[in-house]
Amino acid sequence: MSFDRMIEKIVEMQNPTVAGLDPKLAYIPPYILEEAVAEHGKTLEGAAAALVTYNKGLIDALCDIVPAVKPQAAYYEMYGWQGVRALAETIAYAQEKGMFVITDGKRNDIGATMEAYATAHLGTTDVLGEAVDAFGADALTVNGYLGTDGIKPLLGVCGEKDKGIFVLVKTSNPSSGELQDQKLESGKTVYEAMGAFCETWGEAVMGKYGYSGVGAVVGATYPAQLGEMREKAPHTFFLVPGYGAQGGGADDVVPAFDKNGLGAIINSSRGIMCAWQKEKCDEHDYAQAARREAIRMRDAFRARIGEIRLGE
Ligand SMILES: O=C(O)c1cc(=O)[nH]c(=O)n1[C@@H]1O[C@H](COP(=O)(O)O)[C@@H](O)[C@H]1O
Repeated sequence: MSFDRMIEKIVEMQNPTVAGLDPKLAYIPPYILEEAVAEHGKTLEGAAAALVTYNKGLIDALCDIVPAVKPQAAYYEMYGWQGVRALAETIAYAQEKGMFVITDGKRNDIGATMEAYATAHLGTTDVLGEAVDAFGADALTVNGYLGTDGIKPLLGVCGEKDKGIFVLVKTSNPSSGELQDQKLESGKTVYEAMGAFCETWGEAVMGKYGYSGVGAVVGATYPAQLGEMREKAPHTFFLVPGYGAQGGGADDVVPAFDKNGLGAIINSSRGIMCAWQKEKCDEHDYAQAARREAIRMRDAFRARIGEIRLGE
């Protein structure tokens, strides 16, 4: 009913991080691209094949030290249905390797349509009486700005199928404050109000470690707001993007954690995926370069938050 499975993995690995899988062809080693083009040509099929090979290499290199991956749907949709199939294959492969999978779709819509999104990404699709998992991720990022009836269908699926959602609260991008920092009549900021909704929505899917299945996205680029929301939304687990490529550092994310070192999972996408380019290492070593960066990231948090323990 919550993020309990993800929390247990974080504690087991003593690593509160998630590797973003946002693959662009420019990040993929040439030898993988050449193989894919030799087989499929310069087609969407070829691009999708390269994505899958690249992702599987990363997952193999990370699965024993990083608890979760976060594929961002846009990087797959860009390659049409072939890319979307690559997303489904990536999710299945990561889960096979024991990783918790957060699909980053930032979905939102009215209730009935949100129900379809919930079914697609987290639930089970009914095909004329046959129950089939479509994407079957463990969690989904969503936008809560359509209000409670846009979130309710997700809560049902989260409860029934032990899944979670991360609601956009204070995003990492430079202009997030244009709307999210505005003050409402209540005196709260918009992001604060959204955080309060997360606490309320989460009551229906509370887990055993003090966190519900309704998490919040709060950017590493806003450390003060991370600390503020950690206090104001004590049952809401944070997905924290913006570390690394967007400028967030290890010190910036410390306020996101609770006294047990729980409460947040920090994402790095380009920082991990493109480590081989930054290191200028042999292209065949790309996955080990990602592992090295993931270890650096893990150790930076370990040095700051100490042992991560199960709360409550
Ligand atoms: O929901 C997200 O994951 C997200 C929210 C946000 O506020 N900022 C943000 O960067 N993200 C995603 O987190 C990832 C960040 O990627 P890197 O900047 O390469 O680490 C991308 O997949 C973004 O779409």
